[in-house]
Amino acid sequence: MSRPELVVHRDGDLLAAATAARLVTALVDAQAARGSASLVLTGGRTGIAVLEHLRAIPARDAVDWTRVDLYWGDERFLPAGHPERNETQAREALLDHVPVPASRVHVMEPSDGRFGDDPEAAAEAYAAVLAAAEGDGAVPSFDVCLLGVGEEGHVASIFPESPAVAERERPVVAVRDCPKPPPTRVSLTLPAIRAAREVWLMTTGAAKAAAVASGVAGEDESRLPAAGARGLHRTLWLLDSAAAAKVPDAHTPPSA
Ligand SMILES: O=C(O)[C@H](O)[C@@H](O)[C@H](O)[C@H](O)COP(=O)(O)O
Repeated sequence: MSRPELVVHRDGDLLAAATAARLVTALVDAQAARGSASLVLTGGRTGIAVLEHLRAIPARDAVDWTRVDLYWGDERFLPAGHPERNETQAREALLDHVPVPASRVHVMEPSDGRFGDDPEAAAEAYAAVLAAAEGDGAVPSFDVCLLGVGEEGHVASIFPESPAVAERERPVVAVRDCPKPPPTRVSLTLPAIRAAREVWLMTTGAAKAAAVASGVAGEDESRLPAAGARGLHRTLWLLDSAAAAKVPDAHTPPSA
């Protein structure tokens, strides 16, 4: 597994713009190397801001969107089309604006979907989607897994000291009683995230600085799940200066 690397941008807007540009390159490179690319999306303000920037830049057309598979790191277990679903927000920010085929958009089931109000069944179904995509393994080697980071160090819907953070076998679990609303969610687990070639943790603001410093320093993942989110080849912490403020020796750009 890779060691954390830090990239610090002056502010949140630049971070989102630079990460969108980085994503274009990563997807184009993956398509050149393997024919198609796979990307795990995240919910949260930073993750959605990156998709909005991606929609706005001409370089987005360098990606062959017909050969991108999209997955989610977690989903808020709500009815289809609910404005708080990560899927709904990602569609509005980017997916409705690029020619990605519906068959390559691998959503987690909503709470009024095939399994009704049963997040465990939705989690199992998503594990089956991942297994089918991989062929012989349980989880695809995603090219990039995007993750936001919570103030207490959660990633996806893996919260500190929760059953999800302790999960070692299943790639996808239902999460109940989440401290961040809505309380019921479906989430990839750390072993599934660690199947990604590259994991990009993206966050901004002083409220995240303590979690970032502990995550980069390699805190115990049960106390700080972000510390356990590592890519096979690369683990990137993409930050603004405020979020990086407590990391010793971070190379922070001068303010404007
Ligand atoms: O669905 C969600 O809420 C998430 O996927 C969650 O893990 C999010 O990424 C973080 O809480 C950071 O969110 P912000 O970027 O809004 O701080």
